[in-house]
Amino acid sequence: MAEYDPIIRDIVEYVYHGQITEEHVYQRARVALLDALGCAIETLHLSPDCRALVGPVVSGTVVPGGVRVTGTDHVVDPLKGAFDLGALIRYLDHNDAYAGAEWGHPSDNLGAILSVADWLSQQDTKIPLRTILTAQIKAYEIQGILQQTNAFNAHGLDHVILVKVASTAVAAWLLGLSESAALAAVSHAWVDGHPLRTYRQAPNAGPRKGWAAGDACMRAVHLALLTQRATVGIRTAISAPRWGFSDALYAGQEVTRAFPYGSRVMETVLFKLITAEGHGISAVEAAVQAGEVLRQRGVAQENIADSIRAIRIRTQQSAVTIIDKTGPLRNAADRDHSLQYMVAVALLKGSVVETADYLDDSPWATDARVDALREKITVTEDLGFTADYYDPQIRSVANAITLELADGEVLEEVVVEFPVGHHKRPETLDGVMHKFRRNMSVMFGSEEVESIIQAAHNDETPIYIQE
Ligand SMILES: C[C@H](C(=O)O)[C@@](O)(CC(=O)O)C(=O)O
Repeated sequence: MAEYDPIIRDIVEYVYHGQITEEHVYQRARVALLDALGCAIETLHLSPDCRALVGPVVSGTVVPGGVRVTGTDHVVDPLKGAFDLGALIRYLDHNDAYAGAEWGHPSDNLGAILSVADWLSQQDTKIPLRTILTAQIKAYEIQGILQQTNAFNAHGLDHVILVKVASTAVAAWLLGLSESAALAAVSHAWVDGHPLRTYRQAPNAGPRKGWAAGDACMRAVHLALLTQRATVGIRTAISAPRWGFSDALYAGQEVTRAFPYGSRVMETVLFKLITAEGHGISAVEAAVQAGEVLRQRGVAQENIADSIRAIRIRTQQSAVTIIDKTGPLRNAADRDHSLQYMVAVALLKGSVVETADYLDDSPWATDARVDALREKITVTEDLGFTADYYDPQIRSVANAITLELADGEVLEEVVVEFPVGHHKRPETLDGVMHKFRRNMSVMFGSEEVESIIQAAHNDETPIYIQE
């Protein structure tokens, strides 16, 4: 019988036999887990749209021993749990991100991991935190390593394909599937159609980009559970001539892997300390610095917009593809994928753009000065920025801003190569903990928050704590 495609085999081999030995990787995973939970609470607090999506499909459904949806009273089945947790973590685009030929949010996988772990823990298998962190590190790694070299976006496919693949593999492991069943489950993830990323791009950018990860997590758990019961795998799911993933959806290209699986992704994941599409965070920082220069020159904050004739942004290719956007912005997801919007708001506020600033009811969403400033912005790709962005040793996500003033004077360019939240910025991990405390404070008292942090530092913490 034919062997499974190597990409499928390698994933399962890593999930079932890969050893993560370095404690600092687990330490970063704890921080990443807390960050994702804080993002879920932030979403519950700020987004009625996402709140409306969570909970049982049929209201009133009772699932004995079901998955508790963080921050709510909902108890749902493991599929809906994966959807709900994935959507809550991801909805406002504030969870960690990773770049490469493809982009994505590794913590999207936590929807599947936490749902399965919580469900199992309430049956007869107690899942300790260490196991969850291991699954998390591995899901990050599979997604990120495959992102490095495979541009699914170039074929219109959304990057949640990798959430589905990675989450299927770790869900299978958590569920105790045999390796051969896990191979089958992962093969099914590859033949699973795959959503179009049109929901992230103009003119269709919209809320689906917030729940697409939840959808992928749900499907991953479903595929793992189906395989556990009875499903046989598809050995050449990727490579089968004409009908496999490569020929059918990837223009005949091979799916590649440039590095062995280890823990590289957890070690270098970008934490979003500023709510902004990842390729624009350094532009927000540069805009704040440029605004500061204007204020130092005596321009009052309320006159900033009038004092500027033109704004020139140099950026990397991915930012041009994803967030260089003119024209009307129709919803929060449309705004948080607009480089011009985030820079204009940062200049007008005199501080970084925040999650609430993108929402429909934010005053910025309808402020005519934002649109006026957006029109003054030109965005161009800088080939050097693009090269450094793709270089796995550098991994910068640079932006540079030059202001031309109303009187024609051109100010010195402000360049930010490594955005706050980048692993090369020393303040990153403290910043994430600050963000976590702030996000959690909308629902929990400080003692409770501190006890959650403590629990996240104890490998034996059971995921299910009986109140
Ligand atoms: C990874 C991205 C981010 O930093 O938010 C991304 O914007 C990429 C994309 O549009 O594909 C996202 O929404 O997931």
